[in-house]
Amino acid sequence: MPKLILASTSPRRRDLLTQAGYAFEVIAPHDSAECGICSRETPPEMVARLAYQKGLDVAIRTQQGLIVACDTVAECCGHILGKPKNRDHAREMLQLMSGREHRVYSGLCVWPRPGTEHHVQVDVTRLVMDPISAADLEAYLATDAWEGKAGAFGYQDGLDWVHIVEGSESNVVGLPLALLAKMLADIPETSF
Ligand SMILES: Cc1cn([C@H]2C[C@H](O)[C@@H](COP(=O)(O)OP(=O)(O)OP(=O)(O)O)O2)c(=O)[nH]c1=O
Repeated sequence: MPKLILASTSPRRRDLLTQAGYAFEVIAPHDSAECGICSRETPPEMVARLAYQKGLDVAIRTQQGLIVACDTVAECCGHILGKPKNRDHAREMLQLMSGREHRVYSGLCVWPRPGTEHHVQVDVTRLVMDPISAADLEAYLATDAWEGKAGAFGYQDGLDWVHIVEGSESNVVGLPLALLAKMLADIPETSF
């Protein structure tokens, strides 16, 4: 059975994979793997490309194993919301999503090495955010819990103002587990 390798620096992805019962090791992709902006790309196209780039970055350094790489963004009113650069940026994102529906997309790349064939799929979850008062918004920003999270919120942090309308929770938190299980099952030489 090939060894599972999580190509990620994300503590959320590590936690989700552990909770799902997988044994794995972690190899971090270089920061440069998460780069490139194309204004014509849709959110699913973007997360698929970035997941592939992260998978490739680790695949070229890995002789054996089954690499899993992922990228997550939120989208609201046509704006792609990645990880906020600072508190002001986080405020802007949350103000945009306040009182509106948004979507979270994760691209997942599964790459059995030493092969060159890889598989990329995208999951989407629809969410709605209650209108957030200025006081609640500032209180949340002060916690710094938004740092390093696409869309500037952590669904896993037990927020009572963001709700899933349709789709997977693990996809929101950064690793779509049902999609991962399906993709692994579709790879004939693996039996996870
Ligand atoms: C929407 C949302 C995202 N997130 C996180 C998951 C990801 O870590 C992050 C999205 O950023 P990504 O760029 O997908 O991932 P990353 O840079 O954190 O890690 P790596 O590229 O090394 O794998 O946002 C949450 O933790 N909770 C949420 O509710």
